[in-house]
Amino acid sequence: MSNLENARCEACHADAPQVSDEELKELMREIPDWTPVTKDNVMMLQREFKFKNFKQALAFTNRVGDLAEEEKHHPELVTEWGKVTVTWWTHAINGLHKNDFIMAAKTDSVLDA
Ligand SMILES: C[C@H](O)[C@H](O)[C@H]1CNC2=NC(N)=NC(=O)C2=N1
Repeated sequence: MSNLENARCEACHADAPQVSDEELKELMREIPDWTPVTKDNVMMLQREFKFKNFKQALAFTNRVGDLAEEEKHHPELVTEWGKVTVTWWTHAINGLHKNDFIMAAKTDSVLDA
């Protein structure tokens, strides 16, 4: 279990720090199944989760949605038959904050629950 999984998100403001290249390297070690992607110049964390059918994909989507509401940090969730693509970034800073890594680790933990 990663340390990130049990951490809590802090309220994010426009002047909150983006993770540095060094921090990014460290934090990625705790969430090895995630990929940093850049869309419209904004760095994000993305992972595809596979399921047997749409119902299971939708149930997972809802559990990640509940997590997001608990932590007040919200992902992009794309739900398809047998697949959910989860993308985390911090809107307030147009980039990656430690909160995104915390939420990625918590998303992974939904699979084990
Ligand atoms: C007030 C509220 O907590 C903020 O607007 C939150 C909501 N959820 C959020 N989610 C994400 N991913 N980034 C944000 O900057 C963000 N801001």
